[in-house]
Amino acid sequence: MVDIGCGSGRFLIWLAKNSSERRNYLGLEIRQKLVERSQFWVTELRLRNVYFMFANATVSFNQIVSSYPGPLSLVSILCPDPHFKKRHHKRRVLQPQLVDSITKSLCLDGRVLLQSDVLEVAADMRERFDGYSDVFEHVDCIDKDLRCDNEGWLLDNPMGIRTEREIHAELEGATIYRRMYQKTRNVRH
Ligand SMILES: C[S@@+](CC[C@H](N)C(=O)[O-])C[C@H]1O[C@@H](n2cnc3c(N)ncnc32)[C@H](O)[C@@H]1O
Repeated sequence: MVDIGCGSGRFLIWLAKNSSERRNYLGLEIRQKLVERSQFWVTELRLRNVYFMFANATVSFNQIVSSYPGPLSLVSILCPDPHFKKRHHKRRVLQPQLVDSITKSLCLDGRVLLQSDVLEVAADMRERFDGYSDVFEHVDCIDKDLRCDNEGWLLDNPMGIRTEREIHAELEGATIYRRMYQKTRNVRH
């Protein structure tokens, strides 16, 4: 699984630590200091199934993921930087080329988890994946345990582990808007 903009690495380290599956975890982060700190924790905890990489995921995701020999089963983008001003929207991590790369790289039945504490940012990411309705279905159509509110946002955190930003936002009383998609059909070329 790949976590894009993994920040402190909390989420992936906990997932990797609790994992009983044979799954590898990769965190992509554009701030080198955060990557170094996350890797420090990985070494301290002697985790062998998680790795943090200094990268601009928007441009390098495809190249990084295509060099991995196993299937890509999950991609998460959790509380990305909002870049509120319209003229700064192009700085948001989830750009059309990244949506395209994720869509192509995921294995069949692979999932994408999106979340933000900023409704507008969550809605922007949602719109981008809703545009691939020939490839993805939202998980509430597939897994009846994953329920949504009336607006189609997941009611619970499907991973059971919170990110640092998520904890901070929830402590401030914010709502977290989440969507999770499953790739149910292959991309037509
Ligand atoms: C608001 S933080 C959220 C971090 C973490 N996902 C969380 O929820 O706690 C967004 C993170 O995305 C990183 N980021 C922004 N643009 C990126 C890019 N193009 N590639 C990789 N990481 C990026 C930032 O450096 C920052 O650490």
